[in-house]
Amino acid sequence: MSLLDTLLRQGALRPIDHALAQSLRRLGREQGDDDDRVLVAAALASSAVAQGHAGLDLSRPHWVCEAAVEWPTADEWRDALNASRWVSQGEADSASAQAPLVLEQGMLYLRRYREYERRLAAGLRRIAAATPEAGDLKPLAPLFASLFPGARDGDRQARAAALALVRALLLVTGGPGTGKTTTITRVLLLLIEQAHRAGRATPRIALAAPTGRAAERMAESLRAATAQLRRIDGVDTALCDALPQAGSTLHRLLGTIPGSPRFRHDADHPLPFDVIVVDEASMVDLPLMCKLVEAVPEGARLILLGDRDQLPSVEAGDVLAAITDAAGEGDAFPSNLATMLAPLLGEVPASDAPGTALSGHRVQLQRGYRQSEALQLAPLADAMRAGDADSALALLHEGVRGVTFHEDMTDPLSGAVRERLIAAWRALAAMDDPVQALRQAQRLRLLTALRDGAQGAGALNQRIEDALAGTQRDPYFQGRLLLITENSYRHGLFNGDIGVCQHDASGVPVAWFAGGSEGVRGFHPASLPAHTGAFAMTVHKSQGSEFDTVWLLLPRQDARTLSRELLYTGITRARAELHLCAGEAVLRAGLSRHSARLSGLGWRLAR
Ligand SMILES: Nc1ncnc2c1ncn2[C@@H]1O[C@H](COP(=O)(O)OP(=O)(O)OP(=O)(O)O)[C@@H](O)[C@H]1O
Repeated sequence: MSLLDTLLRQGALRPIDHALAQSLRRLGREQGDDDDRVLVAAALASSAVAQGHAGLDLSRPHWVCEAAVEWPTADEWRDALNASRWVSQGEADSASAQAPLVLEQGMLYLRRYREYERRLAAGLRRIAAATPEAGDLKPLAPLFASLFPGARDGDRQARAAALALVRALLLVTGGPGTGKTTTITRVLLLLIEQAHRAGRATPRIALAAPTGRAAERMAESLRAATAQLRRIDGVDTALCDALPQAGSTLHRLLGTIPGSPRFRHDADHPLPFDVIVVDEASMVDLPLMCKLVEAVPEGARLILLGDRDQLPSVEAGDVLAAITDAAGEGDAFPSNLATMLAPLLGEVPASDAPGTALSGHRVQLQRGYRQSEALQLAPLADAMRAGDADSALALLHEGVRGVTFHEDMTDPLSGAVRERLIAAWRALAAMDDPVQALRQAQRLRLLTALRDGAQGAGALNQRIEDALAGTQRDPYFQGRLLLITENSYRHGLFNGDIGVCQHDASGVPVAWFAGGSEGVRGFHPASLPAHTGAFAMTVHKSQGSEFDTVWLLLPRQDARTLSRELLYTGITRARAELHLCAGEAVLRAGLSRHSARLSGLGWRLAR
């Protein structure tokens, strides 16, 4: 039996991956171009994309498919692929437009994804190479010093801000609460002042994030940071008035075209902005980042904010990780840059070691500022991010303020904890004000590593809803939390948005979501885009959100989706209280695994 048929029989391929291979087999049979190895590689390249990789690494097929089969060696695979007309070699910048597959640097890509990668790398290089008109920085020094009093003492926020004045592409990375939004608010103020001093108009600024919730959180943080700025001596309040107050989703910014994967804004119709700031960049996948970068007009700035240690995007990606790797740690500036920024920063470490096109375009913020009396998460988050299971377990056993380790607890919905959780959710049913109910909804969330199975978000949600409203319940009972699972521009509702159901005076159910001029928007449940319950949700879906109390449940047994990035993302959703339900063995297994994604973006940017 052929390897392709064996994989199909073992259930290791999705029907769509198999269908791709079958159509290549059918089309190539007459010319003898139907080598089983080529067909299998094509199916795996398609499957790889569905798993978040940009393509198939010929030396690591097991990353994409765990079937117990003997894989061809990378050399055997390469020879077979080289002989097939379905495969073009990617050395030329734009590989032969006919072949559906591209082999490049040991990776086999579906053509479309290889093109996204190539175009994204080219777009980032284009923006990075542009030199914005910075003018003389000395006149900005007094305002800069008011905004960043620690600028001459190595403050990284100040370094990021200074870089933003002279760079068109800037990456500001850092964990939760390291001041990314605070810093960018100040950067925007400086850019406005810089433009005014040079006699230019106030720059047109766009704020965007991959999900509606993340865009809202970004705008909220920006408004809070603006309020702080107004209290700083030496800051002109007219400048603060010019700061943007609202954010949008990336899809809305780029302008979706119904029924098309394209956007209204692209390289030919660039975005009408001078500064584009994107938060939660780790959630942006390869196709979307490519389209965003191409829509950035000549001479505009692109500022990406994110935490590279969080889970990568669900779709093909790990784009932020590849870009930050190519940009390096950013601890030292090239010496010409260090000299240029000296009026603002004083002396900064300089190094002229050879770098990449993105060297000197990144600052990693390190100090956490979000003070919580109740929760001291940083050491645990650091250990998990580094995959250091011994330290993480030692901290959990010793006790960390605000963190409770429920060792070996596999079902928080049974026993003593059950009533505590249910009571908090029951409170939602007693609320008539949707604003208050949505606020209450942010207080507590049960997060899971898995979606399916007894410990998955789906089954737990069912049990919570049974407990709250009975098994014969009204599907939209008072106080039910809803999670939107697809983007709908018609509704202005996006994947990850959370709503709450309430019944109006005549008993008609209304699903309320944050947003709109009134602060909330009501929809009839029957008109909603795809949705599910939201008392329990996966860590993946919780990205970009935070809750006062998080219960994080790991599965009884190790699972492939468990990784240090998932654990780090899950625990850092907690603002005041974290409960971790896990066994030691599963925790260790999870922390030993990276949710790394295979991509060629790193080498494309490093060239
Ligand atoms: N240099 C600073 N000095 C004092 N407080 C700061 C400083 N920078 C940020 N903060 C405070 O830390 C908190 C978190 O800041 P901010 O929201 O900017 O962080 P962030 O990195 O954007 O967080 P998130 O993970 O939510 O994206 C805010 O309350 C802010 O006022």
